[in-house]
Amino acid sequence: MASVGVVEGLKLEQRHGKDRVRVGRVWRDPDGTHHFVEWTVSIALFSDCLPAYVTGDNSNIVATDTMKNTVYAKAKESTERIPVELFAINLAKHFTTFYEPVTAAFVNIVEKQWERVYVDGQPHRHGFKLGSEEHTAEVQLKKSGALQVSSGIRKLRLLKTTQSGFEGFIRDKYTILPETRERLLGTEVTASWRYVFESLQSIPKQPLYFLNRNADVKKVLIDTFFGPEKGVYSPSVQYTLYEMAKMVLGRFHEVSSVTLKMPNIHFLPVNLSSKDNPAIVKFEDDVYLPTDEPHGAIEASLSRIQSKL
Ligand SMILES: O=c1[nH]c(=O)c2[nH]c(=O)[nH]c2[nH]1
Repeated sequence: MASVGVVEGLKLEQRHGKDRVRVGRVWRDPDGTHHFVEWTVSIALFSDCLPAYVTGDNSNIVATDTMKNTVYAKAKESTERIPVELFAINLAKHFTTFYEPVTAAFVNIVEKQWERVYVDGQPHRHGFKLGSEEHTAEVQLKKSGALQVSSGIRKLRLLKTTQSGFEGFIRDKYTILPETRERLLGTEVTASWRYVFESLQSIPKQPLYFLNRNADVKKVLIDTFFGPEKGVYSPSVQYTLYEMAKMVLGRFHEVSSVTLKMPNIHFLPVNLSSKDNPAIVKFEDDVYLPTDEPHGAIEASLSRIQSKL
């Protein structure tokens, strides 16, 4: 997305903002329980500030340093625990209402997974450990009030040691991959899902709505990947990805589309032999060489088709 203008007979597309503003926030409940979040906030503002590009007149520019300060000011003003999506919406609302030249704001936030620790089986009041996944929120708000909100997860590593195969694909003179109904399937899911809310008024009023809904979506994604206790057979990453996305749309009516990136992270069978010993290690679905690259790159988006009636 960019602001577009015509200057000196040329088309100029532009935006400006502040990337990767890092902030941590603690909230303290009266009973001594603390909550902690760590966010990396990126902001882009769209405004009619062409003179800054063309003549050096900065009078319509919101300084990116001010954007950074606003993140800390709004974090301070958020006196109650707030989901990352609502924080992003509050920032976008501030930029689009406070500054006359700003026509739209785009706010992207990545939240680290600081999870409460348990000591002797009890949740600790102020102790947290860092998990590997990250939660994402993306908000686009126009001055008119038109809103788009998406949430997501990234770095969600999933692996199953059976109930996966890959058969029936095109074979030609360059194909060496054997067909199989027994393989290990590993991936790192990047998911994002768009909510149907299109105005500030349509955002659910429950303060922790997004926290709870995100946990629900994540559970559906994970449960569908693995299947029930006995598992579920995956004929390809593509099939499993589609099942996961379909399940999210089927379960949550307030989600209008889902995008999933699921690289096929290869664990290569290990076979070792020498002239004297033809089977030092003979692969029997047991010993693997983990790899990161190259990996299969599989991604798709699934959305509801809007009825024109
Ligand atoms: O699930 C898979 N999908 C593919 O498209 C593919 N390609 C490949 O080499 N292995 C796999 N596995």
